[in-house]
Amino acid sequence: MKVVHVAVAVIERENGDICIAKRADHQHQGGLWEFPGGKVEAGETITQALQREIHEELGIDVLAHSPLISVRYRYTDKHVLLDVHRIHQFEGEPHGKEGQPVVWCPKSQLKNYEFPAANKGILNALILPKQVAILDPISNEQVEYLTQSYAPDELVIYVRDENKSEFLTQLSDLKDKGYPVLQKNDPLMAHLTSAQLNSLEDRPDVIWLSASCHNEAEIEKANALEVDFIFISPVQVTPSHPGGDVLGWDKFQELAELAHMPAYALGGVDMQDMEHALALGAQGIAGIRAFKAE
Ligand SMILES: Nc1nc2c([nH]c(=O)n2[C@@H]2O[C@H](COP(=O)(O)OP(=O)(O)OP(=O)(O)O)[C@@H](O)[C@H]2O)c(=O)[nH]1
Ligand SMILES: [Mg+2]
Repeated sequence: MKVVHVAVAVIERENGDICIAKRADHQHQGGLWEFPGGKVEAGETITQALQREIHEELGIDVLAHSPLISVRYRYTDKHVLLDVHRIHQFEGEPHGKEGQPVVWCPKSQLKNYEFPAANKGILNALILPKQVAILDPISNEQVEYLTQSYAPDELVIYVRDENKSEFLTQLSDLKDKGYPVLQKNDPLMAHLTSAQLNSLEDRPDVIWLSASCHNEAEIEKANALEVDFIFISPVQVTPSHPGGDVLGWDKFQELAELAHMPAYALGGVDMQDMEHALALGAQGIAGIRAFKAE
């Protein structure tokens, strides 16, 4: 089936509210809410498509945008590539130029609206931070460094260290302060190793589920289980595995696009790679060394 390339705009106003519109009943996925946008025409750049569609649908001018997430999604009747961009700057007041209802919605309320299935990853991309610090091993020094360097909404803390029992007080402290703490087999926010991911038939019953992926097959599996976010690794050579096979950034981008959910770049990446990773559609970067005090 031909893939329909779609330019999608997440328009954010100063107070953080997001602009959503209701799709007309006769349209594909009709009656559901959407982020405004439409098909990229032949010969158009993504910027041109965003500007044209948003002007046609909402009557506003897009002035600045940056990539949020790309999602390839196969509906039974249509294959789409949603190229989703955050609009930081625009001129005019959005209104439904095609008669469609348009509302400003606080981020925390988006979950109360019904969107097409492909949008789940977009909603998670809007909530998740750019940084995932992997604690392996966990130490008091690193926990202190992280809490001093990042606010609770800027960081997911993934405790990969299996010998964490002496740190349980520090971990519950972190949670009390509002930091999301990801652990293997946690009832709220659980992580799956790729081996666990491969062996599962159904999604475990947790609020947030993440997984480690290294190839297409694992990403398809994460899509099938509706995992909320993934780590794609190894992107680059790491000092601990200098001779190993790595994906490289091109392959990372291809895999991230195949993933329905936000993807963090992991393995041989540090904070200096952030801009590059974001430009390729990454949610951000995950790492051990990148989140340690020098
Ligand atoms: N604009 C938009 N399209 C989405 C979203 N989610 C999603 O799956 N899609 C799918 O992307 C495809 C293209 O979007 P569209 O119907 O807005 O395209 P368009 O503005 O050119 O519309 P038209 O063909 O009705 O003139 C549709 O199949 C739609 O179901 C979303 O959040 N926003
Ligand atoms: Mg449209």
